Amino acid sequence: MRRAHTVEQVRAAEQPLLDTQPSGALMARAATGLAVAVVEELRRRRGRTYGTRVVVLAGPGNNGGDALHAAARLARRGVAVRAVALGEVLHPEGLAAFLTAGGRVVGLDEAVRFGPDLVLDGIVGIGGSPGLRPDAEAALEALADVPVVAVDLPSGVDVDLGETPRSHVRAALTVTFGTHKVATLVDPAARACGRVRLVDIGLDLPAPAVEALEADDVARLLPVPSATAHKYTRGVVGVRAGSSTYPGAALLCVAGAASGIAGMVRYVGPQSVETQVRTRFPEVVGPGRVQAWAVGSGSDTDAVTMLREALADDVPVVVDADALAHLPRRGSSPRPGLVLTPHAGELAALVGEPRADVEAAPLRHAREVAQHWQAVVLLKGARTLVVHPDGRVRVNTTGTPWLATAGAGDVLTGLVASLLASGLDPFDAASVGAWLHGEAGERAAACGTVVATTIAGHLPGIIRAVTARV
Ligand SMILES: NC(=O)C1=CN([C@@H]2O[C@H](COP(=O)(O)OP(=O)(O)OC[C@H]3O[C@@H](n4cnc5c(N)ncnc54)[C@H](O)[C@@H]3O)[C@@H](O)[C@H]2O)[C@@H](O)CC1
Ligand SMILES: [K+]
Repeated sequence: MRRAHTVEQVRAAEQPLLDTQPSGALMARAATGLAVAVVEELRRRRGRTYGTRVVVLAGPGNNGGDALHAAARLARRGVAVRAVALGEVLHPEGLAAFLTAGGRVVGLDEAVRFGPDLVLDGIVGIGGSPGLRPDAEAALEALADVPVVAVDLPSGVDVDLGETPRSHVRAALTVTFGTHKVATLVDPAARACGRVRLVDIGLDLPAPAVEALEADDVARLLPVPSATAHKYTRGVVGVRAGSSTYPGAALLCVAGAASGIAGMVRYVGPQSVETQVRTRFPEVVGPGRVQAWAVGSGSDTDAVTMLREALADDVPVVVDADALAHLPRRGSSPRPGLVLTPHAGELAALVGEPRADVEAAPLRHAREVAQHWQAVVLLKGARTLVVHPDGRVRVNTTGTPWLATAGAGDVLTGLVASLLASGLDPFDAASVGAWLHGEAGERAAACGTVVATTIAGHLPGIIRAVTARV
């Protein structure tokens, strides 16, 4: 599991170490890890360390201190280092170490003429407020062609919300200390991080604000049939999706539901669509009891009836696409077991705001919807979010831009419903479903361009590979 903590949590975890360890010990760990990462980055880009050039953009706080200490270590390995001071003062011990190692503080013009191979962004870290000051903006603009390694975080992002409301650094690599921050996992800030590398500095941390499942977590959570299993104990998943206008959505939703997780799939929908479903999936049966419903993908005007009928059963329901518009009104008595699977546009319609506002602040908006409907919200995107009304958040880091293809969401809806039917709770079902779907998308993309059918086609192999890990 990758875990991200808030600024307050990081500061609380740092305090006992700062109180008990020799002064500067924690920063030394951070700076050492940062220097190692920069050496690797220089080798990756230039094939060597000796004779390369690094410019530090140094802010006034400890983030600048980390960068200056790391630059001192780099100087001792033959890297030529310069620093541009952004702020009235620089971290005193960091500056002293930097100067002793042969570093020089220079003006911006000289830093540009120096021709750096890399820029170290030590402007601000967890102490920073969103946005950059004009001197930092000017420095970044002047060095715009040089790849940036962000120290702890790309300066200027909103650390705890993962938003980028104002100017900020765009890094090729972010070296973050102690734990991930919300901004290193959650979009749009995560997009500003480039690759992210975590340096352990020995923090003892509480439950995270945001977590990201990894393969071993999914392997632990995925239900596998017991020796005495039969089709009903494995769970029956029902699909009420598609319409005569969009029969393909039903096929794709059923394809996600029929990936082999649940013991049986039922389809309920228009006769003409049902015939197509049964022809394509002979194992699918008709109406009857289910342990979870997938509702709404491509349902068009049938969505309202499909949702009403699904909600009448006392089982978890995944509400997608056209059905989202027919959710019981905000504030009415919450119904347990709901998983909502909107994309940004559909979530924007739920909260009555422009899509761009949701895309700029996805975590905030997903939390709002989870709260209002007391439902697990799976907000689809490059970094899909899964938000529980109790405040827990997971972000999905599998997937590829090739997943942005028509029908991919229909497959996901069926898959999440099958995980619910097999016994996972809504939070786990949504986050495991997103992970598997992303992995299947990556595997599909490795074989060629991706359409929704090929994503569904790769699910059984991914599920097999994951379950083989335990
Ligand atoms: N406390 C410690 O010993 C450790 C701290 N660490 C580093 O310390 C950082 C946090 O250091 P600080 O608490 O000193 O805070 P920062 O260095 O992140 O920034 C605080 C300083 O920046 C100014 N500032 C705030 N927003 C700004 C903006 N938008 N533009 C320009 N200046 C701005 C503030 O006035 C303040 O002087 C972490 O991100 C990490 O890099 C690590 O070295 C681990 C150990
Ligand atoms: K930074």
